[in-house]
Amino acid sequence: MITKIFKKNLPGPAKIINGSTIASKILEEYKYKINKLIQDSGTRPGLGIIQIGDRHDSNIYIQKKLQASCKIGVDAFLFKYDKNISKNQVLDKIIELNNDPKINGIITQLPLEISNRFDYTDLTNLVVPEKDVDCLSSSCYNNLCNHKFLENFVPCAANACLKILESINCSIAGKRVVILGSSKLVGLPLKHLMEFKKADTFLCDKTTKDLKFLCQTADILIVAIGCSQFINADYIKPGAVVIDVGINYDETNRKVTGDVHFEQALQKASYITPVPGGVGPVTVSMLMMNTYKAALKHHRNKISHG
Ligand SMILES: Nc1nc(=O)c2c([nH]1)NC[C@@H]1CN(c3ccc(C(=O)N[C@@H](CCC(=O)O)C(=O)O)cc3)C=[N+]21
Repeated sequence: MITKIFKKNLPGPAKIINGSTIASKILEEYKYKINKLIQDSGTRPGLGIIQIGDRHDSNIYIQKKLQASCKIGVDAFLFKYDKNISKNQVLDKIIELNNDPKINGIITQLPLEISNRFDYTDLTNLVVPEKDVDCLSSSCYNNLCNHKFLENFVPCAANACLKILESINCSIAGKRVVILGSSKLVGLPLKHLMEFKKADTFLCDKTTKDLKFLCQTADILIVAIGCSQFINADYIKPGAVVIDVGINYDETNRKVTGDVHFEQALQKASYITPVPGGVGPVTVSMLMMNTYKAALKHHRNKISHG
């Protein structure tokens, strides 16, 4: 009897959100739009990717970005440097890409393998705002903090979380959103986006006091801390929407896991994103969207300036 009542209170099993399907649809949409832009302008959108070092995970993500670009008609160029490259050489490359009309978007794949030889923000800040498709420069980030979304791009991984919520018709206004991990790529921008959408937003990390209790209050729990299966059933409010942005590589059994213990969360949440096949592919599709938007803007400016 007791187990019956207990089971009644559990909403699980949760619906699994298929990020690959969401991403495929978005890529189809932009493939179509890019085709039209190519017909109108005679040029393809161009994306420059800067990589320093040879991290295994970065290699995989960059491969995904190159594949998506190829699939939808974006010309992507990878500039891969040895980890001992001088700062000035990379700065020069960014200046060159800033001035190259074939390049519409520039990203520096983080983390850079520069072991504190210099400050990576000197690189990300050099990217001109109209090509900053990752929104990593401080000027773009400041715009985001001031809710000036029209002036620049929305960071890809944070935008992917919004797209995923949209795909399940999850309203955000008035909801309690708890975001774990305050990185520049995900947590920080997402906090501002959620506040803009009138969510009751908490940004925290592993060191936050009463973290478990705070997570238990979340209608929407977004986890991006890079700590394999850190979030177990105890952290999840029954019926919550759980978005797992974490990707952790286990070198020994070569498996990829998220920051959420998937099987446990499945029994408690109403919706959950898997890893792999969740936020990752949608993030890549958002980069393609931003690159298209940059190219479209470039084309329109060219027309209006003769
Ligand atoms: N400047 C910058 N911009 C980024 O957008 C950026 C970055 N730095 N640094 C690292 C993160 C991570 N990231 C991912 C991209 C694709 C997948 C992806 O497609 N993952 C697949 C496959 C994973 C696998 O097979 O290992 C999946 O989750 O299904 C994941 C993660 C972009 N990032």
